[in-house]
Formats: sequence, C-alpha cells, structure tokens
Amino acid sequence: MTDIALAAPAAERSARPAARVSHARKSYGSVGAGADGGPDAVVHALDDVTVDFPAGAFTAIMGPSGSGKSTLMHCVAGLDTLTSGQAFVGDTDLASLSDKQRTILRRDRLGFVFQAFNLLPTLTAEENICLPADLAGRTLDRDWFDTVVTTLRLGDRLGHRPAQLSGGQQQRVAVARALASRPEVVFGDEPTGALDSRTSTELLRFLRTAVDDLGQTVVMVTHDPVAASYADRVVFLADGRVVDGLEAPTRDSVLETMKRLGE
Ligand SMILES: Nc1ncnc2c1ncn2[C@@H]1O[C@H](COP(=O)(O)OP(=O)(O)OP(=O)(O)O)[C@@H](O)[C@H]1O
Repeated sequence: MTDIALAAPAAERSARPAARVSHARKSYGSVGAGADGGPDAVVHALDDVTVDFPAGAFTAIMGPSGSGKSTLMHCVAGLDTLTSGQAFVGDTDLASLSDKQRTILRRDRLGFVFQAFNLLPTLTAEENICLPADLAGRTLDRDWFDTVVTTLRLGDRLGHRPAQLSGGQQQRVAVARALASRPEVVFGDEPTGALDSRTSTELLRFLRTAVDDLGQTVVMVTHDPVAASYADRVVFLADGRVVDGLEAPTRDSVLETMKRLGE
C-alpha cells in the first residue's frame, strides 16, 4: 500500500525540483599547498554530486561526519559557491548571480533553520519572525502568520525578547521566522540538534505538516534517523558523493542503510 501511495507523488514531485545541483564539485585548498608541497591539502567536499530537491517534498541529507552534507546544503542555498558544476534554486543558476544578488535570493526566496537560532536579542519574538519580510519590504500574509504562530504555540510569547524565552521557544521562533514568508525552500542544518526530544518531535511534525498541508519544500541535514524518518526521502552522502537514497524512510530503514554504509 505504501509503495503505491508513494509512487504517484514521487513521480509528480520529480517533475519540478525546487532546487538542484548538477555535477557539483567543491574543493578546498589547492594542489601543492600542503606542508610538503604535495596535493594532500586538497579536500573534495563535493565530488560530482547531482541531486534534485523536489518541490513540495521533505528531503533529508545524511552521511558520516565530513561527508559533505553542510557543504551541499550551503552551495544549493547560495551560502557558498561551487568550484564547478551548477546549483539552481528553481530556474535560477546561482553562478549567474553576484554576491549581492545571492543575498537577496536567500532573503526573498529561502528560509533557514540552523542549530544556532540567530535571533536578534533586542527584537521581540514577533519582530524577529517578521524581520526577513520587513527587510525585503514585503507584507506578511496575516492568516499564514497566525497559522505558523499558533502551530508553533508562540501566540503568548510574541512580545518577549529571546532572553526571556527558553531554548525550545527560541528555536520555535527561528522556525516561524523561516516559514513566515512562505519561502520556496526551507533549509535546515541539524535543526533539532539543540532541542529536547519533545520540542524536536514538535518541530519535525510541524515541518511535515508544512509539506503535506501547505506544499512547503524542506531540505534538512541531520544525523538522526528518527528526524530523517519524517522526510519523504533521504539522500546519503559519503566522501562527497551520493552513495544511496531511500524513499519513504523509516527509522529502521535509515539505521539499516547507515549500518550498510559503515556509519
Ligand atoms: N572552509 C573549509 N575549508 C577547508 N575544508 C573544509 C571547509 N569546510 C568544509 N571542509 C571540509 O570539507 C569536508 C566536508 O565538510 P562538511 O562540513 O560539508 O561535512 P558534513 O558532512 O556536514 O560534516 P558534519 O556532519 O561533521 O557537520 C570535510 O572534510 C571538511 O573538513
């Protein structure tokens, strides 16, 4: 039943990636830059990676430490640039943009949830949530704002500053900020890493709901098989390459794949 139910959406989703990379390479250092003048200083963080992030789907990126997960996310989200190959958000080739244009693209079209909440301490929760839209000169859809705030149980905390909020509440504000302007893609780098298990479960459920009910696209880097099981699919990296993938992951199928890949 699960296979049949998933077949159609997966096929539909693959028709329109919200973001993608094609033959992506990212190298750090340069040949001859090592202490002995040899090539050891070169690190291929991404080594010919081609992957689609389908619109309206929740994709998890997994792999051992140092496998290139954050590099992949940063390059497809316009936070970093590739050494070669292409990265797209929608139809926009990120290499065609200047640094400033990439900043604007991130602000106007993407949302971010990182382990560090990056809230501005002098602003209230509401002001923090609205800040990206304010900076972009856009008015937030009030109904959507209310939906996000209610779902994340922030209604009675909107006037508080970050220092007056618990860690879990601060993370929920950061998630609300990422979702408030309905970005084309929400990127999360270990978004549950700093959360207790209850808040972590709530956040993952909310991301799942945002995908299922609102058509949001989510891409999340995680080490956690339970977090990955909330996704529609998992892309596994090792040594800068895509080495496996799972559709409709469960905690057990993710664990089994991690074991097989030697994690
Ligand atoms: N700025 C940098 N300079 C040099 N090497 C880097 C830099 N950033 C990342 N690397 C290297 O690139 C490789 C991939 O790093 P990346 O952070 O993408 O891995 P990761 O899978 O996200 O790891 P983790 O799970 O530990 O966060 C690693 O070998 C790392 O040391």
